[in-house]
Amino acid sequence: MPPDKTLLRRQFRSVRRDHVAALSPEDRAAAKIALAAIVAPLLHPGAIVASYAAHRSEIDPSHVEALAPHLAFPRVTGDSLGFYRCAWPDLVPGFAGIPEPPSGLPQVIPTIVLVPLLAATPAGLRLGQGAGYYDRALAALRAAGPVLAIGLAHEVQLADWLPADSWDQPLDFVATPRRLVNCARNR
Ligand SMILES: Nc1nc2c(c(=O)[nH]1)N(C=O)[C@@H](CNc1ccc(C(=O)N[C@@H](CCC(=O)O)C(=O)O)cc1)CN2
Ligand SMILES: Nc1ncnc2c1ncn2[C@@H]1O[C@H](COP(=O)(O)OP(=O)(O)OP(=O)(O)O)[C@@H](O)[C@H]1O
Repeated sequence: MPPDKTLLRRQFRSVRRDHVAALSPEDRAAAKIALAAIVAPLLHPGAIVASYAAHRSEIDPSHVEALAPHLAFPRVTGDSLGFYRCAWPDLVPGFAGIPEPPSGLPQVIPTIVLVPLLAATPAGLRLGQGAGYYDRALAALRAAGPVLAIGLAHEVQLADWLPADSWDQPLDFVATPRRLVNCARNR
């Protein structure tokens, strides 16, 4: 039987944690800068870019944010994820302790979503935290208009295979500090 998502989450959490723990502070800084250089060609002047506050050993998108003309962050409300125009100093601790926009800020519809993940395949299948927040958010955004979903990952989070569920929303690109994978080309 193929491994289920719960087992894979456990494995990729541990692989990601060990990978990051083995990086020197210089390697970590270089990875953030390299990631921004890889993502830069996908950012266009009018883009509203949804980023995230890196949780545990997720790759840090802060250097990508510096290139974004308009920035938004996710906020959990019940079962859904909304995106709000907000800057780092204004984020407050939210769901699972992750910094998020405070209530009362303008909700925006991002045209580019930087997506945190545990693992992703070159075809854009993604394994997340398992609560379905990004799957539901991307489904709603795609129903409303064009949006580019870019999964951000350490190289060790690229998986050859992941189980697919009917509700999984594919990533358009997966970016690591070393490569940009155009997922549509691998489907
Ligand atoms: N940085 C970041 N922000 C994000 C997400 C994310 O994955 N990463 N989300 C994506 O949905 C939303 C928050 N959803 C989350 C859902 C579950 C857990 C969670 O259960 N975390 C536990 C691990 C539990 C376990 O070990 O099974 C933890 O980190 O302790 C965290 C965030 C919105 N913001
Ligand atoms: N569009 C949707 N509508 C309703 N429920 C959904 C939708 N997308 C996902 N879900 C629900 O979310 C739950 C978690 O899905 P899954 O295990 O694929 O999460 P994940 O993609 O790893 O996590 P996440 O998206 O939070 O990072 C599933 O039980 C599924 O029923």
